[in-house]
Amino acid sequence: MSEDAIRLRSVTRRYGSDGTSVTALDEVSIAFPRGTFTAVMGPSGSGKSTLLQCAAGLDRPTSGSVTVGGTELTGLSETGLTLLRRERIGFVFQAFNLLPSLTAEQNVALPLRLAGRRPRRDRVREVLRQVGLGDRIRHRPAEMSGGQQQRVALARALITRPEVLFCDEPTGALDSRSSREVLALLRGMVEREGHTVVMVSHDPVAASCADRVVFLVDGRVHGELAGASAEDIAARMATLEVVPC
Ligand SMILES: Nc1ncnc2c1ncn2[C@@H]1O[C@H](COP(=O)(O)OP(=O)(O)OP(=O)(O)O)[C@@H](O)[C@H]1O
Repeated sequence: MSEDAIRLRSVTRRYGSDGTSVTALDEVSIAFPRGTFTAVMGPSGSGKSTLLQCAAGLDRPTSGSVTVGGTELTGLSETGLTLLRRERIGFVFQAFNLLPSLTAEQNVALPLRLAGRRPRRDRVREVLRQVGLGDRIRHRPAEMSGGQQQRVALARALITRPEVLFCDEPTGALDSRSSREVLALLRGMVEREGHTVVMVSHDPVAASCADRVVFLVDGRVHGELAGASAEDIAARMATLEVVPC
């Protein structure tokens, strides 16, 4: 089995036609090794979300190659991509995207139901316990705080035992205490369970929970930091966000 959970080789993603074309990713090559936590940072419009979408099989690169655990995505049909996303990849977004009429337990079981699998109640409860919500299984989203809802979303992403968990601004809608709780859970999943996490964030404190931070500028990788403090990350970001006069 490949040591890299995800590998991008010379990935370019262009939007629009010739006259108005935007190059969101420009020949990006990067690997996300198994069992590691990577944060992706960069100025607004630098291509972070596009990178995440291409790596997760939500979007197709204009050219280049993306492999998930050795499976080449560019050759997959739409159905093949849908199955791969459903069975091998987990997603957590800034908006929790829970179904309001379902309980925590039902929301977490949903990906298995959509895949035609019968959810085992003890497994659903185990994952909810892992995110600290063992006592909230029958609560609906409106009866939970933002941090609790995001933890339900995390449990929902983990129920299929994905090879990689992609998080796009997972703490963007949370207060600092709830953010810390969600980040501690992500960190714990990497350390204790060997999960692979790739997280886009604007927040240097969130990024400092990762093993390494990859910086993007104008669709290209612009260096990385390993084991950096929030202060170091903020200082690097400040140099990238300087707008020429
Ligand atoms: N569907 C699209 N059509 C056209 N251009 C797009 C599309 N999606 C993204 N872009 C452009 O591609 C570039 C990269 O966008 P992307 O959303 O990946 O950046 P980002 O770093 O995630 O930005 P932000 O931090 O503001 O969310 C931007 O110039 C953006 O305007």
